[in-house]
Amino acid sequence: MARTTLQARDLWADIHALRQRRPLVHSITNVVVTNFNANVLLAAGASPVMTQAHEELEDMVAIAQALVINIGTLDAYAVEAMTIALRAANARGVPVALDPVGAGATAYRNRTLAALLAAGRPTAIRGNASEIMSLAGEAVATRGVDSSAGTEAALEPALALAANHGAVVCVSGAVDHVVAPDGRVLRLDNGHEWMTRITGVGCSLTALVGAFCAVQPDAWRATAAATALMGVAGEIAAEQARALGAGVGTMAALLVDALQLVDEAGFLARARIVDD
Ligand SMILES: Nc1ncnc2c1ncn2[C@@H]1O[C@H](COP(=O)(O)OP(=O)(O)OP(=O)(O)O)[C@@H](O)[C@H]1O
Ligand SMILES: Cc1ncsc1CCO
Ligand SMILES: [Mg+2]
Repeated sequence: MARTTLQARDLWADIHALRQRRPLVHSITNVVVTNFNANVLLAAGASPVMTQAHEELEDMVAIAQALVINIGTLDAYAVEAMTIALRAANARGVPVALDPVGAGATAYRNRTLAALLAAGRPTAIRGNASEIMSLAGEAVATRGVDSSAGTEAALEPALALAANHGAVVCVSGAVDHVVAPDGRVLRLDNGHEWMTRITGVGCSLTALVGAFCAVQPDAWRATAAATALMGVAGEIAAEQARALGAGVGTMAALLVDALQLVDEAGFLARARIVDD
């Protein structure tokens, strides 16, 4: 397994670049998380636009610096939109982040993911452990949209998935694993269990992966930066919510605050890259 050479200060440089460059991130995402994802992208420094109208997809991809495809709430129109946008992004060299929400839960999701991966190539795929294991062809039952497995169990399937599709794969969970097609692995030990009690934090992480791919050409490093930022912000938000005697509703707002306000010293003090 390749050793990591990434340091927290490299990831901070990418966070700084995102805030400076404000890339336009086009998302075709689910109806549950659309507003939250847009706020997360804005807070982190990106400029979000959400659309799936077939008539404007080619034009929107042409002006975007990244595309995010999230299969959380599917229907035939949305699937066609994802396919058109994925092909357009690949043709233009626009990076694509894919969120395989609920992979393994239903045959329709599995079919749709197989068709998307046949139609084009995502730059990065981010899912929870059971979604990534399912996408890699493991027999695993995803319970709705929540994971039924730990991230360590998904490491080998993630490496195979990354190699097969030439995409970076991020498996999120208690310890996040970011793997590259060439076998590089980065483990990030940030975050808080309460992040799983707010809908769309994983989807928002995928949106951030897209945003970071717009400013950092090494998709593995970009995905690591997104993952570290979300983990650090989640930790800050959980601590602040608990200090207020509040719960996960308040934490959702504090998470958006932390994505906006975390500074270099705060990030470097918290980011935990775990070496093999
Ligand atoms: N047990 C945990 N402890 C700490 N952080 C966690 C834990 N579980 C998840 N996280 C963090 O929560 C974020 C979302 O990851 P998760 O795996 O829950 O996504 P998901 O299941 O796809 O979520 P959703 O589908 O609701 O968007 C990541 O930043 C991850 O690091
Ligand atoms: C709850 C839920 N259902 C479909 S998508 C989604 C958002 C989290 O993945
Ligand atoms: Mg998810």
